[in-house]
Amino acid sequence: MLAVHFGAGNIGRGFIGNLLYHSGYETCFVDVNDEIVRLLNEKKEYRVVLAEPAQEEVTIKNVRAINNASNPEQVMAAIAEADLVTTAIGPNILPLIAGLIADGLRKRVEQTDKPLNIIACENMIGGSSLLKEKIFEKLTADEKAQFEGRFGFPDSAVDRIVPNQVNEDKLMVKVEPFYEWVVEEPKIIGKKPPVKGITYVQELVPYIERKLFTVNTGHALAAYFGYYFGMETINQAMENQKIRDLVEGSLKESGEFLVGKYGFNEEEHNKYIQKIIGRFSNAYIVDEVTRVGRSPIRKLGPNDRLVSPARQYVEVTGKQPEYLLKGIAAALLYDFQGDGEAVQVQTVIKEQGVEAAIQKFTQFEPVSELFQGIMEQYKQLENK
Ligand SMILES: NC(=O)c1ccc[n+]([C@@H]2O[C@H](COP(=O)([O-])OP(=O)(O)OC[C@H]3O[C@@H](n4cnc5c(N)ncnc54)[C@H](O)[C@@H]3O)[C@@H](O)[C@H]2O)c1
Ligand SMILES: O=P(O)(O)OC[C@@H](O)[C@@H](O)[C@H](O)[C@H](O)CO
Repeated sequence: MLAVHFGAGNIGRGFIGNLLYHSGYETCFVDVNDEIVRLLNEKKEYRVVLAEPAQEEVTIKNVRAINNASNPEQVMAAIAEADLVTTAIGPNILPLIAGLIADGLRKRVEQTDKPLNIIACENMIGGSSLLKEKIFEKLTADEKAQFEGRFGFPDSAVDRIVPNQVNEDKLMVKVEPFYEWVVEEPKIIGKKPPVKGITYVQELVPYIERKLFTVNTGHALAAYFGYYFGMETINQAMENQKIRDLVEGSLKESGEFLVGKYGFNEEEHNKYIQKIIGRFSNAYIVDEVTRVGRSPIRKLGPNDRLVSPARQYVEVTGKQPEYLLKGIAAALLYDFQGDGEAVQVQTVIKEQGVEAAIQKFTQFEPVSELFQGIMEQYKQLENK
């Protein structure tokens, strides 16, 4: 079985590639990082080390790689033969690879009528659906009709903390022991991909909202407040009681709406929160606040981990959130110069004012109580 995986980065090598290997797939990574592509082709294997006291290590074999910037034809040929296509490249990059995947699928229909599933493993609601939309924008009406029944785009939720890697061995990846990969079954076309470790579910939205609005909401508060208080890593941030309280406060709020909206068992959900807080505090992982806080414009978006739970908290409970708004305010203050989106947010604030930035990035209107609440929290943090 052949899997073509876009993005040979932290989650690609550390999580998806790992499960694919243990399920009997040959994995062909596709990436624009020439060094990683060259090393994967040279070594044909890499190590994954668990961030835990025993530091258990596994070797992932049966891998190769293609640079899609220099060899798009080879990527198309691989897609034409693949049994599964997956991505972990970042939500903002999905539209950029849609044309190449469309070309690969065109080549495939010339060769075979075998169905294929394409699963985006990104931190967002509806990642595979977005990829499908972007691919279908490139197709003719006839191609759309032909592709519709043959290629599946099930949405998915992936969870495993994989920090930026600073190992001498450039291919090695250190990962936390925990992992979860949930895929929506009804949108699979043909047989379910036999990946050991995927949990197939009938309805994905509760799972992705629970993951994104717990793991990633709490993570974002740890990152933005960690940065605000001058800390370098998530672990350091979690050792600070003030930040821990802020993270826990935000997760109580998002938990209240998640339990109310989906009927999750409250006790189970509290255990889920505590487990996640334990994962953030893993002393065997060095995870910089600037990785977890990366791309603040994406994270301040209306459907992402800060704004969506704040809005849904009001809808479900009728109350105003406090900690989620503090998180949004801290994200607006995130001014790390090494992050293009942080620089853009700061430019809008400087040139047009914070009100304009809130409206532009969160899409809350100035008349809303949530908008006013963010303003209040922002002023408090600004005048620390
Ligand atoms: N790291 C984690 O803890 C984690 C966990 C769950 C989900 N995710 C999600 O997985 C995705 C990837 O995150 P990551 O942490 O692995 O990032 P990463 O930066 O380590 O990896 C992304 C890879 O994509 C490659 N890439 C960028 N543009 C490309 C293009 N146009 N064509 C081909 N390859 C391209 C990069 O070279 C890089 O190797 C994101 O959506 C992230 O939210 C990450
Ligand atoms: O990948 P992002 O930028 O959406 O979010 C940063 C982290 O919160 C994220 O990568 C987590 O480590 C991951 O989602 C854990 O499953």
